[in-house]
Amino acid sequence: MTLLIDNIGELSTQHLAGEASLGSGGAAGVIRGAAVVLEGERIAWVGRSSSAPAADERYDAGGRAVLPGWVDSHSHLVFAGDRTAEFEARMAGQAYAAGGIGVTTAATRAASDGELRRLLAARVAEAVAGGTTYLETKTGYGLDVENERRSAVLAGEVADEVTYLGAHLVPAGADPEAYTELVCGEMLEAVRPHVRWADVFCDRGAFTEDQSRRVLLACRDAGLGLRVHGNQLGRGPGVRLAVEVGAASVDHVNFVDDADLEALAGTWEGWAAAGSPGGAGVVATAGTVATVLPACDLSTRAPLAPARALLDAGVQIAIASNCNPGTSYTSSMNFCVATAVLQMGLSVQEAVRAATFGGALALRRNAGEDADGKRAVGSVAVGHRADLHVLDAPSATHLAYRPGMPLTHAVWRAGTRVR
Ligand SMILES: N=CN[C@@H](CCC(=O)O)C(=O)O
Ligand SMILES: [Zn+2]
Repeated sequence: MTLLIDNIGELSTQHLAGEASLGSGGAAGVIRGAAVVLEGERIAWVGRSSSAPAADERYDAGGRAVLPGWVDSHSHLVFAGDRTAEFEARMAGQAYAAGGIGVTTAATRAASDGELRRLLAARVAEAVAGGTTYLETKTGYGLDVENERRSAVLAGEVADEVTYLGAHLVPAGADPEAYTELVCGEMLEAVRPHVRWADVFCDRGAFTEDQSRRVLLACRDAGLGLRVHGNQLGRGPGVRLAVEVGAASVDHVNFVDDADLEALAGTWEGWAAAGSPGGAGVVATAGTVATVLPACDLSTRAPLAPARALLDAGVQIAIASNCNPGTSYTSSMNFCVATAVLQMGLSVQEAVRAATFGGALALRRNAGEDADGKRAVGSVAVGHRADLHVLDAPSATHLAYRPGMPLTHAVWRAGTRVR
């Protein structure tokens, strides 16, 4: 079955190859008067409406803007309970501290599989309704062998990518060294079959540099890709360590100094962006993505991550929701993108790119073979996964121009209409 989506006012492909031949009409990767043909789960054709091929079915976009679906590369959706009281205390002036994770851990351990499944499904449905079509989520509220394994299994039932975050917090009463050993040993072994990534919260009140390094190296030895929660609560070793171990991304990055910026930028030297001379985002040479989390920064009243300075230094960035009950209880990528434009100094196209292609890059899914299970996401091009987000607006600019408005009009995920 093929579906032609035509009469697209502005198609933001985030794919630079072919841009010149199609006529960008301004911003990179943008086609005006565009059409896309979907064939099953893949994109089969992209171009101008006037030259679109016939298809079995047709959807008239009515002049609306179309983007790749959001790629939310950082969330924590496997949890029970809520932390309203902690949020209220924070709004009254109390600083965020890692210890709140323990409250959610207690509630999560007490929840049945059925209850966690129901909560997870509802959260994923909310994200999809907001235009998210590719989603990473983490363990990290189990913090013992069985609850971390259970979290990974449940996450894998609904998320596209699952990350092991046993090193989220040393549980109350546990010895930090003994717990680190557990995370590197028995817990890793139990979780390993169910995850692709490992992450560490390397920050004050969580894991030290040395403990974080041990966890990351053990997980790398086990064949997992690496991610780091770093430099959220203050200056520290997170960014440096992420670069040292070759992590695919370091997330939060609120407190970075010049040396951190330089280290991150160094990982991108020589990298060929998709469509630029030299190749199509060659995965092997991609560096460490800096993932900024605008909703988290607002909800914790933290200094905003320096997205503008990161981009200007040559670092590839992603924007993600960090949806979790402690620091960022929203999965709205529309909101994150609007905030990145209004508060972080990004252009709309930069923010859209970070929330689509950037997320895909952070998950190493920006390029792929034209085959089931290996399709690229986060950009609109032939052979990529058919993940599309139709806005109820003529341009992506409206995301920031009309913040908070319900602009998600229709969503296709892997070729299936999900909204
Ligand atoms: N910073 C570490 N982890 C989460 C917060 C977890 C929590 O407070 O429950 C984050 O990314 O913000
Ligand atoms: Zn997080």
